[in-house]
Amino acid sequence: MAAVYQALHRRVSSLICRLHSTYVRKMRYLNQLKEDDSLCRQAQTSGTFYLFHNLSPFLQKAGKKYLVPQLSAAEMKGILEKFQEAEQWIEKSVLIGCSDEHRPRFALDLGALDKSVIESELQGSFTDLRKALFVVDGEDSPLLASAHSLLQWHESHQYCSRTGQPTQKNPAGSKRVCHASGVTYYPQMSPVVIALVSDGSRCLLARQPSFPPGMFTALSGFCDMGENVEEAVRREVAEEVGLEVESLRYSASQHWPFPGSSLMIACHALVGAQRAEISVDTLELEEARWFGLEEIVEGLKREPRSSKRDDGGCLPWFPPKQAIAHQLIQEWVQQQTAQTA
Ligand SMILES: NC(=O)C1=CN([C@@H]2O[C@H](COP(=O)(O)OP(=O)(O)OC[C@H]3O[C@@H](n4cnc5c(N)ncnc54)[C@H](OP(=O)(O)O)[C@@H]3O)[C@@H](O)[C@H]2O)C=CC1
Ligand SMILES: [Mg+2]
Repeated sequence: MAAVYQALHRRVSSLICRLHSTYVRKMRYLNQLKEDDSLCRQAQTSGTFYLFHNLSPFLQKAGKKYLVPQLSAAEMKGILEKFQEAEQWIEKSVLIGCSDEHRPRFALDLGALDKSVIESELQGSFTDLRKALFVVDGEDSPLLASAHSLLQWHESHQYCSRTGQPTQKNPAGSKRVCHASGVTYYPQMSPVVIALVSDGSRCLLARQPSFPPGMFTALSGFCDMGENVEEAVRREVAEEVGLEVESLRYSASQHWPFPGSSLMIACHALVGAQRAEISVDTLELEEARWFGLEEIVEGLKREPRSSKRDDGGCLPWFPPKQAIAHQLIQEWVQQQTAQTA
């Protein structure tokens, strides 16, 4: 009776599964890979691999474009055989997604191997993530960012903070376990709020001393323990520019790989036009000021290269489209344009 029931259950599950969308089937498959170690090990033999070297992704130049190559398991083996211990290296990979056809994608950091050998073999170069994110195709940059963050998390969680003993990653890299204490560690992100403050007709942008010359962006800050998004925005705006937020509206969110792994939560914040006098926290910011619509529209057209003035200074320019700050600024422009039309 039990066997009949199980067979029926399997048949119903497979029928339901066939009815699911490509997306649902893909997410269920990825979840299975995280939970089932032997399935994941098997997937490593048919998957594709993105390479990193000390957290810098491997890119190939094709004309003016930069491609992020995916190596097959066989190609990986070919490269790793040059260094021996091929099997051991594949085990260090982390699962970062899969194609619609369920071909798993892994990322692997070969930081301990000679970089120049891999670069000449594969005809490309390991490129700093900050540069890579802005030169690759739109759909590749979030993938590189999440792979980088996951690899970085594994690198910095090699030991259990309770026992000091080494931790072991599961094949998918979705967690690490200390077998001495039984503690399981999961990859973490830090929530960060980013707010484009407006007084109704102007928006406020700021720069930190470490920014490239001329770059201004929206105010941002890490959430404190126990804070919600509204509280974090109100506090950061008060701390950094001395203004009180009257209302805020959520816009979107984005994973951001700097400095570790952050979840950027982007909002539009409104302050009263009568109480819009800025007092800048100079420990955190080099400058913060109001921008009118025209100046923002001009700044959006400018690139870092075209921002240099004859006197050596820089005209303002804003983060590129891959950064959520850019989206906030674009939305503000649209809203202002619609209001003034
Ligand atoms: N994608 C985008 O469009 C944008 C992204 N960002 C990102 O937002 C992040 C936060 O912005 P920022 O204004 O600098 O933040 P904050 O205003 O919170 O100031 C940064 C300081 O906060 C301290 N801090 C508190 N918690 C953390 C934590 N979990 N990790 C690291 N530092 C922490 C550090 O101080 P100390 O070093 O003294 O300990 C750090 O220097 C930045 O990493 C930046 O890359 C910012 C703007 C645009
Ligand atoms: Mg800040």
